[in-house]
Parts: sequence; C-alpha cells; structure tokens
Amino acid sequence: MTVTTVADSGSSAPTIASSPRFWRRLLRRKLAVGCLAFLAVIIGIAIVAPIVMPDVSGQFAGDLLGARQGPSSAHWLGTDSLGRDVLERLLVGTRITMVGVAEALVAVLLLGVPIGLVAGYLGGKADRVVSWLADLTFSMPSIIIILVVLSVFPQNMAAAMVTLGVIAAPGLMRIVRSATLPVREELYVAAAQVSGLSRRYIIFRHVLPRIAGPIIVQSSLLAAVALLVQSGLAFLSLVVPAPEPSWGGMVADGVQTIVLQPWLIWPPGIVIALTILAFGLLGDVVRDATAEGWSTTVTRRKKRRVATRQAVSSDDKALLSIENLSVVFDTRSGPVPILDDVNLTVRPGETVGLVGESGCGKTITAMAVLGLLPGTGRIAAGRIRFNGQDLSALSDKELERVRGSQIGLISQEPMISLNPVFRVGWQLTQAVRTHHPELSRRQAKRRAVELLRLVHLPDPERVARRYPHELSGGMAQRIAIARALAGNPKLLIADEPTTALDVTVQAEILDLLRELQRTEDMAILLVTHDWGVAADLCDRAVVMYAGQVVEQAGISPIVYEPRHPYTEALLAANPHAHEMDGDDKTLPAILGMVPKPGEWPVGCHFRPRCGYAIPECAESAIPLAIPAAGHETRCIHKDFLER
Ligand SMILES: Nc1ncnc2c1ncn2[C@@H]1O[C@H](COP(=O)(O)OP(=O)(O)OP(=O)(O)O)[C@@H](O)[C@H]1O
Repeated sequence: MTVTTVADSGSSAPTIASSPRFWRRLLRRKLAVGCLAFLAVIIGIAIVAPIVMPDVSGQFAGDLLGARQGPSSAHWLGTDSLGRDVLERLLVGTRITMVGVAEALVAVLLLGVPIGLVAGYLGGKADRVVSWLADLTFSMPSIIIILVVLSVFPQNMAAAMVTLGVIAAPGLMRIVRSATLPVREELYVAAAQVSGLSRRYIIFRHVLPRIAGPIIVQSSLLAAVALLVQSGLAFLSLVVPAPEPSWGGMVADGVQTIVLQPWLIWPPGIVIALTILAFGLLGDVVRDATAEGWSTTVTRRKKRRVATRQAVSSDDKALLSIENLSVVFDTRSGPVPILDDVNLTVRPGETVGLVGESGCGKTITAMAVLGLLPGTGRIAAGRIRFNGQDLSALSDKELERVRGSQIGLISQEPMISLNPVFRVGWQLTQAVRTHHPELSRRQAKRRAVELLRLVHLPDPERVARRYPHELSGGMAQRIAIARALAGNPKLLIADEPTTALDVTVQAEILDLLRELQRTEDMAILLVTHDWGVAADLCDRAVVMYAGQVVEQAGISPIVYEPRHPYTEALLAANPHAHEMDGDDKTLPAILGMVPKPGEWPVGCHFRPRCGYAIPECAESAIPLAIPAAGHETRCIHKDFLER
C-alpha cells in the first residue's frame, strides 16, 4: 500500500479557508453540513462514551450464554461472541479509532505544513531538497514500514499511526509548497517584507491562512486513509490489545463468527464505511467551496495582477499607457486577433524599444497609438492613454490634433513619406503651420530651416530648396525627423528608423535621436527588430511575439538576464553580439516562423518554437509573471522565473 494524496485537490487555489466567507460557502452545501454533523457526532461519542461507560474498555466477557445474539430490546445491536453489548463496544471503541486517526493527522500536519511552507516561500535549494526527499518517500512501501515499526513497538498504536503520518507528510508538503508559490508573489507579502517583518511571521501569519483551504481538503482525505489503516491494523490485532474495543477489532470478531452470526460484522463495518465516506466527501465539498472561492479569487487576482502589472509596466507618471490592448482585423470569416492584451508604458523623456521579429505586431501597436490602424483593423478591447487623455475614445478629428502635434512619427521609408512633387522646405513649412497656425508664413519658413539645422543637415537653406529625389537616404530620414519635430511632440514613434540606411548613416541617425531626446525632452517609442539599436538607444525594452508582449524590463536586465525563452533566442540570434564577440560561427537562428494571426497556438504562443516547452505551456493562456522588480515575463518556466 502506498499512502497517496490528491495532488490537485485545490492545491493551486489560494483561498482564505479561515474567513467567514469560506465557511458561508461551505455551509451552503447540504452535503458539507451532513458530513460535518456526522463527524461532530462521532467525535462527541469518542469523548463522552468512555466516560459514561467506563467498564466497557476492560470487559473481557459478558453474558456468555447470551453470546452472538441479533438486535433485541435489551441489546439494540446484539451481543458479540463473548456476550458483550455490541452498541456499547461500538460507542466506546470510537475513541481509540479516532485517537489513531488524530495521531496520524497531527504527524502529517506538523511535518507537511511547515516544511511545505518554507520550501514554497524560500524556493531555491530548500525547495529542491524537499522535493528530492518527497520523491524518495513516495517510493517507500508504507505498510511494510508500519509493520517493521510495530515489530519494534508491539501493540503501540501511536507508533504505527505517527509512522503513517510521517510517510504521508511529503504528499502534503508538495501541496502546501505549490499553494505557497503564488501567495508569496502577492503584493501584501512584498509589503510585509518591505516593512521588516520576520520571515517566520510572514510565513505563518500572512501565507498560512491563505493556503488553509488545500490543507483542510488534504487533512480530510488523509483522515479517511488513516481510519482505514487504523481499522486494518486493529482488525489484525496489531495495535489495540484485548479487551479494549475498537471498530477494526469488532470487524475481526464479526469475521470469526460470520457463519454463526453474520450480523456482527455489520455494525462496525457500516460505521467505518460511513466515517470514511464522511471524511472523503467533506474533502470533496471543501475543495468545491475552495474552487468556488477561487473562481471569484481569480477575478480578484486578475484585477490584482493588473494592479501589479501596472506597478511594473505603467504608473501615474506615464506619458503613454497602453492598457490591455487587443486589436482585431475584421475578415469575412470573422474578426482575426492581431494584438492580444498588450500592456506597455512610456514615461516622459524615456526611450522604450519595441522589439520582436517581423509580424509580431510592433507596427500595429504603434499604429494603434496613432489611431492609424490599416484596413479593417480596430481596437477590440483595452485603452490607450496619452498625456492624461484616452486616445481610443477620441474622434478622428480630435486624434488628428494629437497626431503630429503631440505624437510624431518617423517610419522605415522616409523617402516614401515625402511628397516627390514639392520642395522639402515647402513640405516642412506646411507641417509647421499645421501645428502652429499662429505663425505667419515667413515665421513658419524660418522655423522649417531651424528644424533642418536641428537635425544637423549642412546648409539647411539649400536643402530646403531640394526635391525629395535629390536627397540621400540619410538626409531623407533627417528631414522626416525634422518634420516629426514640427509640432514639438512629447512622444516620437520611430518605426524601424534606421533599417533602410547604411551602417554609418544608421549610427548618425541614432546619435541624432539620442541628442534630440535630450534637448527636446521627448519620449521615444522605438520599433525595431535590432537589439543593437535597442541597446544603444533605449532605457527599457518591450519584447513582442505573435501579438503579445512576452517580456519587458530595463534594457540591461533584459539583455543580460532575459526571463523569456523568446528573448533569449532573439538575443542569441543578434548579429551584433556575434560581431562583438569576434565569433565567426554560424549565427543561431530561431527555428520555425512567427505564427500568423488566427493561427496562434493555445497557451504560450512561442511554445512550438521553444526548446524549454513543457506540457503546462499548452494548457491555457500564460499570465504575466513578475520575476523581479520592473521585470515582466509571459513564461511559466521555473528556470526563467528563478534566474
Ligand atoms: N492591413 C492588414 N490587414 C491584415 N493583417 C495585417 C495588416 N497589417 C498587418 N497585418 C498583420 O498583423 C501582424 C502584425 O503586423 P506588424 O506589421 O504589426 O508586425 P511587425 O512586428 O511590426 O513586423 P514588421 O517588422 O514586418 O513591421 C502581421 O501578421 C501582419 O500580417
């Protein structure tokens, strides 16, 4: 026999089982009330019966002439093989049976709960050692060990039941550990740490009450197992010496006389079966009540998650705040999701890089901010707050006023964005007048030349007289930047601004952007697939994959300690890193392709290409985790979360 525990019995459901709400939920269930009432009666009998009937325990024999009688008015449940009253022995025998159950439970709780709590809360080595010990104990044959203990301590029920508890403890440890993991990430636990409370205090006062639900479920199920084991050992006369009555011993008596009086097996058999059933069913209903609480807790946790996320990826000072943004493209076969729950923020004066392979949704994110979604694209959920206003709620006209004057855009193809039939100066002057209608034509012209000087174009007056086809790529990009600056924007969206340029010009444009950001006090949202560019320019990076933000953090942590396999793979495939290393080996590529919108896999979108994928990655949508302050990752992989 192996002592098993139900590993999923609400282990992941951090509910406050000690709260009145939990008890209200539990007591709404008739089955729970029935089980609790039944067990209360059994415990009451265990306490009272030996006091009321003190002689029964030591009674070796009763009326031998009236032995093996069926139920009668004198003996409601009949008499046993030695003429003793079955009902009296059943009632008095309740105590020793329940004491056996209690001994096993105390042992399992004393070992399983604290060790599981410490392993879950501390993690790392402590966790690994506990898991290893748990695995070791699982492979041990429990009943053999109990029999060995009984050979050393004959007829010692306490020794046998405590051994059972010790053997069952690793199962409870695991459940407590996994229930502790999400609780330790809660904000209030972090707040308790910050306020200097001791670990012991936090574990037992903050974490333990939150995981009481799974512990109650397990205790109930373990009580059923303990009762079965105690009855079995008593049946074999291994733990309760005669003439002490016990339920298991009474079953043994009934078995011996089964031919002469089959009735004797029924009373103890029924009571054992009903009590095991009550423990088992109570475990079930507690789990249901916990799960019901969990579904509401999930909603609350979701909100908390958002709150936590906002603590990382957004704050009140944010200039741009994209919150839970989902974008779809309407097609004949229905809406196709392009962006899924995108969250990111840009603070004033900050440069944030939006990194990812082609087709991940970087440009669509930028276009959504500008209210310029192409084709049938539309915002399906979420909002975009910019400088205190909700952009997603603005009309086209209102958005036009924001675009350019408050948010500027430079794109990958500056040449295409300039009208080939008008001189550069004229186009710039128009841009200045659009954003500053108060300026005269002459003043606007002067401002246009100033802008050309600002972007370090030599001889700006002459450049102003040129047509776009007379410009080089680098010059065209500088002019595009100058035009984006015409409205003195607070935020510049730069969509792959250097991709079409040669390397030296790329470096000049990046220098220019860095300088402008400082002098013009402008935030930049830089869309790029190039880590070199992101590392050169950005304070923070947001990594996108298949319509989702999969990781975001400060540029150093994300480059040196990526917490998502996609970021790690993207960094490994970065040609700049290899150039810097002098590494002439083949550049590692990420196998496979970014899945098309509408073909995203269930669970983690990166799973089919991920070398670390485990079955859980395919189960459901991966929530954002916060492995370190200011760092978010959409990965459940332990190796990445615990780096
Ligand atoms: N007008 C459109 N209609 C339908 N789907 C579109 C449209 N524009 C973009 N998409 C799809 O949206 C997804 C995200 O595109 P997006 O251009 O934002 O990716 P990206 O990460 O910026 O890549 P790139 O580096 O190529 O610009 C892609 O799968 C693309 O096919």
